[in-house]
Amino acid sequence: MAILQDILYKVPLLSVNGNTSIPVTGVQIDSRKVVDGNVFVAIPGEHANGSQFIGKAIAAGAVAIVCELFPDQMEPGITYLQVSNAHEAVAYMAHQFYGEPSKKVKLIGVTGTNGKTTIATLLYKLFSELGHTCGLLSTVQNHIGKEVLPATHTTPDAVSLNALLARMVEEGCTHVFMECSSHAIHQHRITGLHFTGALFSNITHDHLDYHKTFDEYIRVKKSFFDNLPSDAFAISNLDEKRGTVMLQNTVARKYYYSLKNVADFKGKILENALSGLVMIVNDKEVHFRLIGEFNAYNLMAVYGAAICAGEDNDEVLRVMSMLTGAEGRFDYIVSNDKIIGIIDYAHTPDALENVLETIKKLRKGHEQVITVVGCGGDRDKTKRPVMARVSAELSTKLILTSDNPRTEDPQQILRDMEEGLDSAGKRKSITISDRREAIKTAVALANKEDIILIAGKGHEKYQDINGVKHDFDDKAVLLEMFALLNK
Ligand SMILES: CC(=O)N[C@H]1[C@@H](OP(=O)(O)OP(=O)(O)OC[C@H]2O[C@@H](n3ccc(=O)[nH]c3=O)[C@H](O)[C@@H]2O)O[C@H](CO)[C@@H](O)[C@@H]1O[C@H](C)C(=O)N[C@@H](C)C(=O)N[C@H](CCC(=O)O)C(=O)O
Ligand SMILES: Nc1ncnc2c1ncn2[C@@H]1O[C@H](COP(=O)(O)OP(=O)(O)OP(=O)(O)O)[C@@H](O)[C@H]1O
Ligand SMILES: N[C@H](CCC[C@H](N)C(=O)O)C(=O)O
Ligand SMILES: [Mg+2]
Repeated sequence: MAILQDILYKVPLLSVNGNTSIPVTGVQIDSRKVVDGNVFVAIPGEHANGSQFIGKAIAAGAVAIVCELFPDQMEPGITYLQVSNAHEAVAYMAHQFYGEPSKKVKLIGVTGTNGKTTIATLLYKLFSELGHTCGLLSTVQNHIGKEVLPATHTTPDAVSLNALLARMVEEGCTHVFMECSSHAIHQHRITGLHFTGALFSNITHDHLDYHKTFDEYIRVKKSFFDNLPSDAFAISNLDEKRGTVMLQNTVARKYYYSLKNVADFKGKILENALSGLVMIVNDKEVHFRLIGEFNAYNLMAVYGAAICAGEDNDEVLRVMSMLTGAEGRFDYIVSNDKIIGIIDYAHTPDALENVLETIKKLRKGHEQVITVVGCGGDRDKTKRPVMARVSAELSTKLILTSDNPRTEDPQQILRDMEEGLDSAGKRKSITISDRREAIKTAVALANKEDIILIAGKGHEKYQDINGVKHDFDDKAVLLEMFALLNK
């Protein structure tokens, strides 16, 4: 329970119609969730405008309405507030309603095209091992201390996000690690939160369906750093083309990590094998269980954040050396016939290139690399041909298959991918839209010590076809196919 005008603190109001001294029992952006005494914020969305549901919200018990345009007819006894940006308004209101939870923990946000889940999860595991009670908000799942909750988004909407942060505070969390997706930054899901630290991994091709241009995508990611407070730290990747631009206008303390240049957090790879990475980190030799150069970058980001958050250098490296990555990220299994199967969430051209380059370095001789990959429907179409081209270039054999077609025709997605193949690429590839059959075929084509990469869905336990989530787990299917080999 809170008083409406108290949670409006920070919200620029264009006009007010009604009483703002009333008690409110909650903030909602979805009319279907409204209960007695709530304030309903009408958000202009991609498919609908929340304003269409004001009547429904009032019928369900809303006592106040926040909107960008007043409706033609206003109900007596209801308070109407006009704002210029409803996304921003709900973020500030939710943060106040839940008692400014971000100010009661050390909140560290991670942004970038690839690596967010890996970095945030490693931070959660590291700080938990170091003895802190921690929260995690990630694509794979959310954690409140040891409790695990399912995640629906990489970064939840502002109301769910602040409610989760408040629960973390209640449960005694002192540190919270969260992924900040570009959608979330753009839609103000994280507006108003007080960040102790912010990390940047990299920016490459993705989400151009939403952001339209790469420059706009960069601008959105950069705005996360631009809005940090001066008492926060901001850590970026010096080896990444946009690494310094990201921090150009931030007032936070700036730090960089690098594997190639002189930097605050300097790493060097000595060995990169299936057994893990051996690295020099700020003059100390450390063995890590994660694989690949891209993970060396993720580890440096984690190390930098731990040091900036005040943890002890030697303890941090000791614990980090024992950590495993996030579920479905370079997760490998070996069959009895010594075929290596790798499940990975690579769903961008850059991620595929990194994973396949890593695999190339792990090959001892002329083992085949058989890649199974698809692209999601209702998402950036321009990455499809590029993902197919990169996969063909770096694999011996390529099987194009379905990912989550969502509302699109799977055959059309596959045709979009095939567009990216030149004649050499076409010769080494086949298209099998049924993902299970595709994995079965990859196993049938593999010989001893060959490597199979199943990319794009990582931890996901479903396949979204026409809005219906069918059970599907890449790792389970691969294990099943491996088991059949022994019969
Ligand atoms: C493109 C996008 O980000 N869409 C998000 C957006 O939906 P939308 O704009 O389509 O909303 P809408 O359906 O038009 O509805 C507008 C408003 O009316 C409300 N409404 C709607 C129906 C009703 O009966 N009553 C009602 O009040 C809705 O709650 C909403 O507030 O707002 C919704 C509520 O917060 C989100 O659930 C939804 O995420 C959709 C499901 C989604 O797929 N988002 C993806 C693209 C996304 O956000 N991904 C990033 C990760 C990307 C990455 O890291 O790779 C993420 O952070 O998860
Ligand atoms: N630092 C990195 N640079 C490039 N590729 C990476 C990096 N870290 C991980 N990857 C690749 O990207 C995939 C996704 O990694 P991860 O889930 O950590 O990223 P994410 O940013 O959380 O993705 P999403 O935007 O879907 O939430 C991994 O499976 C791996 O293939
Ligand atoms: N968070 C990413 C995940 C994509 C994973 C892939 N399996 C797909 O469905 O496209 C996105 O929303 O673009
Ligand atoms: Mg993620």
